[in-house]
Parts: sequence; structure tokens; C-alpha cells
Amino acid sequence: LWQRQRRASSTLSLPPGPFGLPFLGNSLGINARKPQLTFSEWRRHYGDLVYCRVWGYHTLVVNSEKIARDLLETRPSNYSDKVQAESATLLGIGKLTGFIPYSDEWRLHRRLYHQALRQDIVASYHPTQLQMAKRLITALMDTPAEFECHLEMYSASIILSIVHGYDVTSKHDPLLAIVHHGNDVVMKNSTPLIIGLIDAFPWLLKAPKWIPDGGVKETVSAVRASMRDMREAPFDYISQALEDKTAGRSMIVDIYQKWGDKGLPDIVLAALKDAATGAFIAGTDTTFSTLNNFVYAMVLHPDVQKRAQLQLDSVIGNGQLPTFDNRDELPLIDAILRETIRWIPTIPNNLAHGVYNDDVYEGYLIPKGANIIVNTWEILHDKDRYPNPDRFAPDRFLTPDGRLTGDSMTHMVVFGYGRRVCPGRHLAEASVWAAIANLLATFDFEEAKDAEGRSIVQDPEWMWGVSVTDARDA
Ligand code: HEM
Repeated sequence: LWQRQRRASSTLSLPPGPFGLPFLGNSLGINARKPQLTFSEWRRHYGDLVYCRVWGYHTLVVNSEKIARDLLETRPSNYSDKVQAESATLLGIGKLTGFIPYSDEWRLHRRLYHQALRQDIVASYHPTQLQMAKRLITALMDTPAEFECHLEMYSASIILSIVHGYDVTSKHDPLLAIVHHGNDVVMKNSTPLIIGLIDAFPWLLKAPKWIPDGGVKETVSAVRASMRDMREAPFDYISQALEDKTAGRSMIVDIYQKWGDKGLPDIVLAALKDAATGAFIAGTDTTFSTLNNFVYAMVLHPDVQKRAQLQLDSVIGNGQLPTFDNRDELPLIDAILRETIRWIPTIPNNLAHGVYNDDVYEGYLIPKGANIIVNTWEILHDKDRYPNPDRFAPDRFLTPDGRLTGDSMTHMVVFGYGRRVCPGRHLAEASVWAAIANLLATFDFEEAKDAEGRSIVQDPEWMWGVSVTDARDA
């Protein structure tokens, strides 16, 4: 039936791709933990633009930056939609910006982010980021073995401060505990697999309890409860702070003040709550994972670490901490940042963009309602552009005389494309820089040692989902 429908819908052919089974399409042929590996394999067989079907959806896998830009940036009105929005809504995450279809509601979210997170405003958050970096240093000095917890708290504290105006001073902070737990539940359960399952069998959610559902109903109610807590708890705090006139500056307070005595219309208030929750979910794990990967890279490459420390010493001098004023004089720190996000891109397959209307690209039909998946991993591990791509080598971003190369595009590839590009990218990039520069100025990273002084070699294991996180404790 599908073949017939396909033929009837157009005389143009779809891009080449693997043969799929009826109904299931290619879903079973994709490595569920590391889909990018399957997509890269397909590139070798079918080229840079591959057609497949996942959970009944037309899906285009893009393995080249040029095609990604041609489609998502040159024709943004056709490639900024979301296809599985209904299933995301059933799961309870449909109001997160990344899942909202191309609509006025989504545009309102983007306007709210733009007011607080655009490049020229982000510089005003540098003092907060440096203050959090100092706290990170103190926490690491006290309990270095808990480094992951400290990096996570650093990432979360920055968002809670800048978006919500909330100062997290301890890892036992009650609001941090709520949003942290909520984030965990949402991130672990909002995988493409669960969304696909809800999409294929939405009736499962309404089925009587005795029908086995593989735990879907339980998952959905846990995600919904977490979303509710994450959305409301920070606003209870802010409302109180506004009433007590103790609220400091933040994205939320700025927007409240903009509306002044008129008060926020309900529609803006709802969008603000959702956008703030979205910023926390989208911004915390991604920043944390990037920093975790940085620590791992430093443990593996003491030579790089030493060179960066020498550069820091020569620019800042011993006993001082770097600030953003020193950034231009510290190209190796930026090269390490770029290489960290290239080496292990935190979101290896971007977020899927939906196709609004049938389109034609290089003679191929791109069907309406298709998902476009960009294989960021493959683009950043392309041997022609990054020789020996699995090696961590920051020098690929430096000229022979030690200045940064013009290849800052990696930033953009890692943060997505077109109208859907990550609105938190300037903030994220500065948060990661502040942490990397301050950590290298203060610590040596090396493998843990046992009682006899022998290195405890631990192969890391990553948790692969929408984003890549360290899974030692998962
Ligand atoms: C290293 C850190 C980060 C990385 C690697 C990252 C990466 C990404 C990527 C790849 C996308 C999908 C873009 C697309 O669909 O083309 C995205 C979307 C998004 N990011 Fe980030 N991000 C990071 C940090 C942040 C931060 C700090 C915030 C907020 C404060 C944030 C907020 C968002 C939001 C709201 C979206 C959805 C945008 C939309 O669909 O319109 N991200 N991010």
C-alpha cells in the first residue's frame, strides 16, 4: 500500500535508502543506542541524503553540512516544523520549545528567549558565570571525587540564576532538588523510542490497567508529574520574591517588569513558564555533558592540559583566575572548547525538524510530514575535514602560529540550524568557556589512583539518547 501511495503521490523519486519492512520500516535496523553509527554506515552505501522510514514516518537522514544548510537554513519556513508534536503532548513534554510545531506559540517562546539570551545580552551574565565557576572550584577542592555532581550543579545553577533569578548555594537546595529530579525523569524517559511507541500505539494510554503496556502509562504519569513540578516550583519562588520585592534581575523578572502594572497576559505567562522549564531541560544536561567530556579529554591528554596551563600562566600569572577579558589571549582554551564539542557532540543527531510541504532537492522528493535528522556526529567526524577524527586534537583549530582558525562553524553545527537553532548557544558557550578556563587554571586532571598509587583506569560509558551523558551511575 505504501509503495502504491508513494508512486501515486509523485513521479519524483525519494532519495536512496535501505529497504524497509512493511509498517516497521527501518526502525529495527537502526542502532537504538547509537543511531548515528547506523546513519554513518548508510552514508557509505547511499550518500549524503538517505531516505528511510522510522515508526511509519518518512525520515531523511542528512550526513552533510551543505545539505543541512541548504534545507534547514535556505528554506527555513518549510523545515522548521515538528512532526511528532502530538505524541510529545501525550507524553507531557509537548510544551517544551523543541517539541512545539512551527506556530505562533513557538514564535512567542523564541521572542522570550531572544530578550534574555541573545548575544549582546549574554555578556552581562559573565559575572554570574565567573562567580559560579569560583563555587565550582571550591566544591571540587572539597570533594574532587564528586566532580560530576559539581559540574552538574554548576550548569544548573547558571540557568536557575539567569532564567529564574534563583541563587543555588548548596547541593541540598530544595528547589534544585525538585528541578534536578524532574529533569532526570524527563531526560531518561523522553527518548525517541518512547515517543515512537506512543506515536504508534496512542490507545495504550487509554487502555484499561489489565492490558500489559510495558510500563508506558507509568512512564507517562511520571514524566507529567515531573513536568508539572519543574514548571510550577520555580514560579512559586519568583511570585513570592516579586511580592516581597526581593527579586533580582532574571529573564522572568525582566519580562514581568516589561508588562508593568498591566500584568502578564495569561498566554504570555503560560509561555514564560514553559520556556523557563524548557531552558532548564535543554540547557543543563547539555552544558554538564560537554564539561564531563572535557574532564575526560584532559585525563587522557595531560600534554594538552600542560600546554593550556602554561598559556594561562603566561597571560594571567600564577594565583589569578581568568576572566572573559583574557579570552582573546587564550586561543588554546577556545581550541580545547571547540575540540571537546567536535570530539563528542552532545546532541549527536540534532533534534528532528519537520517538513511543512512537499519539496524537491537535487531532483529528489522531500515529502511533507517527513522528519529531517541531521547526523551531526558524522559531519564532525568527517575524515576529509578532520583527519583522524576520533583523536582529541585541539590543534586542528589553531594556525601554525597558535591563533584560532576560522573554523568556528563547529559551534553552529553543534547548536543546530535555521530558525530552530539553539537559543541558548551564546550562554552555553560562555558557561563552558568559564568553567574550562577556571578549572585548568586551578586543577590537574588525572586518573584516580588506588591505595598503592596505581592508576584506576576506567573506560567511560556514555548514555546515548537525545543527548549524550556519562552513564557511570545510570
Ligand atoms: C552545550 C550546550 C548546548 C548544546 C550542545 C545545545 C544544542 C542544541 C541543539 C542541537 C538544538 C536543536 C537545534 C535544531 O533543532 O536545529 C537545541 C535546541 C534548543 N536549545 Fe540548546 N544546546 C545547549 C545549551 C542550551 C542552553 C543553555 C539553553 C537555554 C538556556 C538551550 C535551549 C534550547 C532550546 C529552548 C532549544 C529548542 C529550540 C527550538 O526548537 O526552537 N540550549 N540546542
